[in-house]
Amino acid sequence: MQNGHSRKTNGSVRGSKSKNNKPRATVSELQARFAAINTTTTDNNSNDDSTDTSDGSILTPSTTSAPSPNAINSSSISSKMSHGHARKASSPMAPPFMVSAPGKVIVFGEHAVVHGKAALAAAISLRSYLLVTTLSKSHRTVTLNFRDIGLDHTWDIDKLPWDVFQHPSKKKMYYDLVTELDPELLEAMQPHVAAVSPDEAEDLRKIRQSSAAAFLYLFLSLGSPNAHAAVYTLRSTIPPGAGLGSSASVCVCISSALLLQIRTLAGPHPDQPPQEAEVQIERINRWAFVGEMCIHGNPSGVDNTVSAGGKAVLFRRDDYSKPPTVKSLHDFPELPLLLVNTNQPRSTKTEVAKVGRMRETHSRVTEAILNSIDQVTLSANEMISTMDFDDEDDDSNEALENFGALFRINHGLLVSLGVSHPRLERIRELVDYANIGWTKLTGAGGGGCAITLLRPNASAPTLRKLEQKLDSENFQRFETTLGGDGVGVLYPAVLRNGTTDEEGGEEIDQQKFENAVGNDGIEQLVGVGGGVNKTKKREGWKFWRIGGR
Ligand SMILES: Nc1ncnc2c1ncn2[C@@H]1O[C@H](COP(=O)(O)OP(=O)(O)OP(=O)(O)O)[C@@H](O)[C@H]1O
Ligand SMILES: C[C@@](O)(CCO)CC(=O)[O-]
Repeated sequence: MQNGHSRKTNGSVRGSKSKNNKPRATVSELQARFAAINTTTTDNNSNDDSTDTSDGSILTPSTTSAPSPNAINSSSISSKMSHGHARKASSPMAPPFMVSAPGKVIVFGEHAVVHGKAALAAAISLRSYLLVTTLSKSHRTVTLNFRDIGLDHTWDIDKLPWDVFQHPSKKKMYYDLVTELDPELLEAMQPHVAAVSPDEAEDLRKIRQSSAAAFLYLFLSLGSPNAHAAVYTLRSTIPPGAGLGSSASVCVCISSALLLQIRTLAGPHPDQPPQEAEVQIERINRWAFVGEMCIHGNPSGVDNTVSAGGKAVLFRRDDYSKPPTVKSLHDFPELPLLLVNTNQPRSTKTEVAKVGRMRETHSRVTEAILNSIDQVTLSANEMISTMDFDDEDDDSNEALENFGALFRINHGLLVSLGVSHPRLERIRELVDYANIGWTKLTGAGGGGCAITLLRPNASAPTLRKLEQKLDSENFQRFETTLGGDGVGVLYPAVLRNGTTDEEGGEEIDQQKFENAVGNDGIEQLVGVGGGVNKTKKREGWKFWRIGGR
């Protein structure tokens, strides 16, 4: 591990000083820089146009009517050039910026979705946050500082296998659809991945190395040898390896940060045409899927799709060489859900491989189970589009009973696939005894989380008793809301917190971000809205929104 680099940056935002004499960003100044992000880039068949900027800035000349500092710079450059005194104008260093992406719950269809069936999934309010700090030109390093998994590793940019990744037969464009990992690229990357935590116990080493591999594959595919030195600091409020799409949200963060750095994303901004926003989400999603392949082996892509686009979707991928079919579910109901973590670690890769093996040994039986799960998902989708879940009359209670039965059936089918766990069965047993709702595992199973759809008439004392029981048996309960925003950007990493333009805002530096305590600390510092009852949007964050929602 090379940790001797200085994490000091000259990319800090300028502005007024706060009471404690810390620099404060003047928001108009920063937003002028941000205007440049809101630029539609052209598919010019190169990823390199941006990575050789002299300053590490992700700014591009703005095509919006508002003049940006870069627009001014470029005109002054051309006037100097015309006088024969060509001298590169020094533009400001990219300020630290942050991206964030949500986790997800699969409401119906996990595992079956890997084999071409439908799945219904929704974003949750737990999220990952990635702070990108560009280092000055004198540095030639890229550092991953992924706090939750204790990953702190630095690579020398000039020693990475660019020659292999940049070879014309291998080079990928930022808009390409990559549906499988290239073994030669993996091989070239391998020694650099193996250098991550080589002396740790195998479990932890695997966790760190798979995240590092996801980052490196994307960094080498999207970047260039001229890439700017930077530190990528990640923190997440999603428990890792618990079925809540932690890996996908990390991959969406990495993909969006790198695509922003090479200036290939337009927006997000409030007036962005929905179709344009969709293209940006799709670009992020495609590369996040590549990252997921590095972590999972054989992902369906549902997790990264929900994490990138947010809200809720009906998803199917029957041909892996093509993009999946994704239908946004605009009217996804606010279901009363209880989300419980078994605290039983497991790996999605292992669970997916288990079902793959069963499909080989008991092909007809397994196919029948997967088809039944498909039918459950499609029935649920039909019910969602026709039912009024908010109507409290008896009919809708009956409808909810029918909907709840689909949870029970889906769980039973997953048990048959061999992906439950005694701890998951214990949650189901406790909920069934309390007669309080319908439970299924969510995500890959083998441990991880269960979701319970609560009966509307479940009494508060019964619910409290159940919660106590779960707590006493070391289960972890989560409060979350479904159907929130997908990937978002805070550029620069300054929160306004109600301050005026002149007062500037609160700059989120690496130290503050690292030191935030627990999920509450992270959400208070940078949260895009937080969990239940914290729906107020934080100023500064912007999201690409499908359908302009
Ligand atoms: N906070 C995090 N920081 C860095 N890497 C993470 C983080 N959370 C997850 N990962 C990466 O993702 C891997 C866990 O992915 P896995 O798919 O097994 O779980 P999951 O995504 O939480 O579950 P599911 O795919 O069932 O929703 C870890 O081994 C690690 O490589
Ligand atoms: C088990 C699985 O279906 C869901 C993991 O969240 C795997 C996948 O879709 O990639």
